[in-house]
Amino acid sequence: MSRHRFVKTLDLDDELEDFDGQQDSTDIYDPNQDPQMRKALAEARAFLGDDFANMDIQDSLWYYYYDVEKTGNERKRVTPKVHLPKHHLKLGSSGYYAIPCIPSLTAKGFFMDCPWLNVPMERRAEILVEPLYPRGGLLGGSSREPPKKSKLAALVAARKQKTQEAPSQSENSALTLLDTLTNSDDCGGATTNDKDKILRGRRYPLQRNEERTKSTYESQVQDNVSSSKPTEEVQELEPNAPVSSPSGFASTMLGLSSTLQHTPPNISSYNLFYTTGSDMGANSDPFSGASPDDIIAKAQGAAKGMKSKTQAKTNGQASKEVNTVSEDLSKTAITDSKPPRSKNLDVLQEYRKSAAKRSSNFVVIGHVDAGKSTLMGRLLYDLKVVDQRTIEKYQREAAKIGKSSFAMAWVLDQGSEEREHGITIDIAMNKFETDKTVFMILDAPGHKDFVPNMIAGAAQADFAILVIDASTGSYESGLKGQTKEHAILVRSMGVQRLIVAVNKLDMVDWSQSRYDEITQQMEAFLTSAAGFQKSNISFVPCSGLKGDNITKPSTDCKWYTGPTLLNLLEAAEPTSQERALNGPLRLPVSQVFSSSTQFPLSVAGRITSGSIQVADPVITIPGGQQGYVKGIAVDDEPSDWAVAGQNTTIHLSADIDAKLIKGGDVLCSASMPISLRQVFIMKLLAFEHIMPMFCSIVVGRLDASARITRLLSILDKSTGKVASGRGKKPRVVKPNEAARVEITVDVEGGVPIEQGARIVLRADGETIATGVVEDAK
Ligand SMILES: Nc1nc2c(ncn2[C@@H]2O[C@H](COP(=O)(O)OP(=O)(O)OP(=O)(O)O)[C@@H](O)[C@H]2O)c(=O)[nH]1
Repeated sequence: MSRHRFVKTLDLDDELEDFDGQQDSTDIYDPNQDPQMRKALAEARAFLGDDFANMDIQDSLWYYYYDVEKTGNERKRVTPKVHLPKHHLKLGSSGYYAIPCIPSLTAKGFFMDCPWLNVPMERRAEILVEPLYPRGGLLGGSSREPPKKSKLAALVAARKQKTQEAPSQSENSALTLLDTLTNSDDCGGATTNDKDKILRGRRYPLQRNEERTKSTYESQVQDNVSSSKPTEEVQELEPNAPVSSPSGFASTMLGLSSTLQHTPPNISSYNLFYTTGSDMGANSDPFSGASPDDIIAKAQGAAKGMKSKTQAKTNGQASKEVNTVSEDLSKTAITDSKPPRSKNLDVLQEYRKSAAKRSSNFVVIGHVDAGKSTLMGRLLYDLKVVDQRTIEKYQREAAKIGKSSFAMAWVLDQGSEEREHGITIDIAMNKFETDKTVFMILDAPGHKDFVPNMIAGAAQADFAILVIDASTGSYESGLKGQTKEHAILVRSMGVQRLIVAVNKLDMVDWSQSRYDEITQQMEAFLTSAAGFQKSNISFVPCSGLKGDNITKPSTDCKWYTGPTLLNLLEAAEPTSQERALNGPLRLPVSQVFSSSTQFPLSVAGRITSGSIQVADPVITIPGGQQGYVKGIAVDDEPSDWAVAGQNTTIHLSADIDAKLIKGGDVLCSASMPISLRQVFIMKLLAFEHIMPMFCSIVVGRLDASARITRLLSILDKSTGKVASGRGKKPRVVKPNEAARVEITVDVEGGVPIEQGARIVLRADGETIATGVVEDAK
């Protein structure tokens, strides 16, 4: 077995079991204890004779992964033959042969025949810099090696890069495609009614008329630096906005030319930490405009009903600036002729007495090829969201490329790579309604390379469907793969309800004993290791391909008389919705766009807390812009009000500047805006070793630099309490452990974050943990 193979078959859990973050004396490699090394040494010795020291040969064998031939050639070529008397080779304390000091092997001797500055290649050393953070894949990946990309992941990455290289073209085509999908008469053959229901092929995250920017804070800063020379385009923007001068140091660091100091700004630097935005502008002067603190102070002051003049007196200079900003903004803003009159509705009462359908998002998870997309395709087909003609078309097209069994999955898998390879890559969003509820399906990829996409889906879900392939051998390999990993992940993201679809039972002749075996094992795992409550888990035996127990009871599965998958979906009341209804308005913005001339600024997203009605005053955080609601649409239908849990579009008044609001902002009630937090405590599930370290936090569209500043405790995953043993004040959190940690955000002024927010921690391009905010100070 080669060393590579040896490394690959390590059981990471076992290896990590005793790791306490300190160097273990048994970690020191002893070549004489390694049978493979002993065997290779004997072979190399036979090849080389007695001219070489064991240590040299062992070094070379290690370097060449025990390749005796390469070792022999290298020794003969590089090492000067030194005849050592045998008694010079003594075993050192580590069992390694101690090599005597030979003059010709000193550095001076080694380079004696080399001309200065012209050292031959074979004598040059290679210096490898260790990565700053432990690398590796999610759950079970090696922490010592960078994650290996599958061919498919490499292909996707290459295509993505290609698309990014030609942004304007791809953006235009994506937008055209989007328009076609949402407006076109040809809705995949669906009837006119169905067209409204389906949101076909919609990808997460979706932006309409937002200009894409680079996805990380760093790249945005780079863009700003590189584009920081004033251009005519910049000068046209916001001529009246005030400018604060950058310090000499900052000017030097960011390369701001002196002329820029007089250049009007177009955007607050405050928004730089968002992953995507509507428009970063050609030139974002990071020193322009009021500071975030000022903006928040102004917003909170205004919320308490304080007049700006009083504020100026109490808050001094900072507030003066805020007032100037707001005056300037009001001068430049196109004011709406007349705000609509509020109907002063008791929105919660309206909601309860209305026939308004509940909104529910669910994520579909499970091991690769468990049948997730097929199951959802079947659900949409049975509910007549997709018609027979479309399925037949998919069947013909799938048959052409020899993948006819995937026709139903194509309803969800719209990408060409997905269809070509028969797997889901990105989250696919589709909508359907029943009598009581509007459901949003978030179909997650099962392949381990696309776990981050799956996490993005889980972050928005009220509950999850875990699909298990019951066929012989597949259930077992799924357990070793993503079945358990996905279940733990969604739980760590705060998902409490789980429907387990025991799928492909048609392949085991609807065996009841197989179903019982799977349900018993899964229930034990889900209630212990994953931390679900038994009452929140339901099981259903089904076949997505044949349509048994999806919307109608199976005729083949005679022993099951329980609810169908659809019945279970309707019964899955979003657990947190009732609580969220009474909170203050929070709408994390996922899209900013212009709906029409009547509504030139609209934002869309899912209300996570509170309620809203037309004419309500609102504020954007962190932008701190105040305005009012001109109109509301819930699930694309006009409405006078909206409540927590609903996917909503809010049409905003012209007081709010479209340039200063972007995906990741939070739209709040003007009287109770969300606070900005610098430090918070979160409960997380670790995928890598976690210790005090730099990382970034991702909350929806927000991506901010942060640090894990304290490890508070290791938690028992089943009880959520501090684990016994090394539970208190741990020095390291191992992969797959749950822990409570303190996070400090490295963004001046903090970020809009509250208790219950679902967070992903990333470092070095990897997801290192996910979790939920417990307490924000
Ligand atoms: N016999 C049988 N085959 C099924 C069933 N459900 C899915 N399949 C087949 O399983 C294969 C994989 O189905 P998909 O729906 O693509 O699986 P998936 O879980 O969405 O795959 P990823 O999203 O890539 O993880 C396809 O060939 C399907 O036809 C089922 O209930 N019975």
